Amino acid sequence: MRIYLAEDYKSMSRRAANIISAQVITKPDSVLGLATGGTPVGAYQQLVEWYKKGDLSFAEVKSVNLDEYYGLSPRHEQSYRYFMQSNLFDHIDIKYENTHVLNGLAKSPTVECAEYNKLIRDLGGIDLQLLGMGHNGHIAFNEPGDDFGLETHLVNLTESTIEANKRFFESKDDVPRQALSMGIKNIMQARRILIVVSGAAKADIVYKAFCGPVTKEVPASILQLHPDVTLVGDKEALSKLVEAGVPVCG
Ligand SMILES: O=P(O)(O)OC[C@H]1O[C@](O)(CO)[C@@H](O)[C@@H]1O
Repeated sequence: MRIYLAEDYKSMSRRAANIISAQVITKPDSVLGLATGGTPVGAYQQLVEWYKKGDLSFAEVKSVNLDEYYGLSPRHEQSYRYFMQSNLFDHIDIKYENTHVLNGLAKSPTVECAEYNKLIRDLGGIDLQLLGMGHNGHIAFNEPGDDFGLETHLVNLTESTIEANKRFFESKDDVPRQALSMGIKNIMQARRILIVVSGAAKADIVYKAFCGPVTKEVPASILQLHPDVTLVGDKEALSKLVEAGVPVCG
C-alpha cells in the first residue's frame, strides 16, 4: 500500500486527481469506479479544471458508481446520480451512456443489483476504484458487520451513517434508510484502489482500518489485503498513522 500525506484538503485533492488522470491518460478507455460524499469533491473539481485546460479527455472513459440511496429519484438533489452530474459529469466530455449509477427507484432491488454486477463484469471489471471512508469505517455503504463476500446489494443504513449524512438533507427524517451498494467483493475485485480521507474526525478510523486487525466491524480494513491500494489523506486524517510511525510519502 502507498500512503501519500498531503498538507491540506486542496493538495490531497490534487494528488488524488493526479492518480485518476494518470489512469485515464495511460488507458483512455478505463473503467473508473467513482464515489460520492464530501471528500472526493475537490478531486473532481481538479479534474474538471484540467479537462477545461485541454489536458485531459474522458471521451472513452466508462464509469460505475459505488452506491445510491434506495427510494430517491435520480433527479432528487441528494441522489448520487445528481451529485455525479453536478460535481463531474456535466463539466467533462464523458458520454452520459457510459456513466452508470444504480437506480434508486428500481422496483426490484434484487434485479437491479444482479444487473449491476453483470454490468461491471461486462465492462471488464473496474480499473481504478475511488473510495471515501465513513466515520464508522464503511466503504460505499458496506456497514460494520456486513459480509465481505457480498456483491451489489440492498443495505439498511446504520444510525451513524444516517447521522453523518443528515447534513445534506433538510432534516434527519429525510435521509433514506436504505441504499443500493456495491459490495466489498466488487470493490476488492477492482485492479487498483484509491482511497481519500480528510479531517481530524477520520483520524481514529483511518488508524483502525490500516493498522488494526482485518475485521468486518471496520469494513475498510479489508483493503489491507488488496494488492494495489493508494491512500491519500491530509495531515489531520493521517495523524494517528504518522504517530504510529507508518511510512508515508510527502
Ligand atoms: O467523504 P465523506 O462525506 O466523509 O463520506 C464518507 C463516505 O460516506 C458516504 O458518503 C456514504 O455515507 C460514502 O459515499 C463516503 O465514502
